[in-house]
Amino acid sequence: MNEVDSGSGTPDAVEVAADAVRRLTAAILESRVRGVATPDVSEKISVLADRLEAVAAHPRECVTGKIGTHEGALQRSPVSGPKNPVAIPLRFEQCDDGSSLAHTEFPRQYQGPPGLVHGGVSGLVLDVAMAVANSAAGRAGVTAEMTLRYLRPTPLYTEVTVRGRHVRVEGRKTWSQGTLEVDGETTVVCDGLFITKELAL
Ligand SMILES: CCCCC/C=C\C/C=C\C/C=C\C/C=C\CCCC(=O)SCCNC(=O)CCNC(=O)[C@H](O)C(C)(C)COP(=O)(O)OP(=O)(O)OC[C@H]1O[C@@H](n2cnc3c(N)ncnc32)[C@H](O)[C@@H]1OP(=O)(O)O
Repeated sequence: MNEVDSGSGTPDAVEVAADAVRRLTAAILESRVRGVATPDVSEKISVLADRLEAVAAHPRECVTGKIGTHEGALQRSPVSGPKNPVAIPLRFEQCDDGSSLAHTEFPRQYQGPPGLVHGGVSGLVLDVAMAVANSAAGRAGVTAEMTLRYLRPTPLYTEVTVRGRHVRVEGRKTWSQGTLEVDGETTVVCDGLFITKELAL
């Protein structure tokens, strides 16, 4: 089993900052924080945001700028990216049979119904799990369709196993499947259709 390269091992300053922002995001959502989120704390956070924003590229430049490599894409991905504060982040492994595997706990910021993972977030995660498996099979492409079946609720702050595997191919089409599991029971199944396409990274 090989770890998919989504990080540098030792976190760099950006990864440390991204992790701090993640913790801040989860904490801000906690109702007990309201008492300490005084104007002083809020002001300090805003000052930091202003400082970084002043030197950051304009958003339009970011989205048209090249990522460079698949590893770069994984490091900035909203699912697996240690450099992306929005990411959980998931660390995928590639199993000997070509499937992708990750273990995680979803924190508060991914909540849908009270105490449960938002269904759209499950879809996001499974899209990437399937993409990682497709990529390992030399079938990188874009998602054309996803069908999600929510069989059981997926709780927050509980170990979730994420799997992706490619099922069959036909020309440019790749059919794949992803699952979330909790305590050995499948909570979400996703069937995806991907179309092979060269991605301009
Ligand atoms: C974070 C970024 C990562 C980037 C990846 C980097 C690295 C990879 C490494 C590791 C992997 C790890 C992470 C990857 C992470 C995330 C993956 C992100 C996945 C996405 O988030 S991706 C965004 C959402 N996705 C789109 O933004 C697609 C928009 N769309 C299009 O770009 C076109 O629409 C396209 C290309 C789909 C087709 O266009 P086209 O012109 O190339 O081809 P055409 O239309 O001829 O279709 C050819 C044959 O597919 C059939 N077909 C087409 N669409 C169909 C559908 N919906 N249902 C059923 N069949 C369909 C036709 O019916 C025909 O079939 P037939 O040959 O039998 O006639």
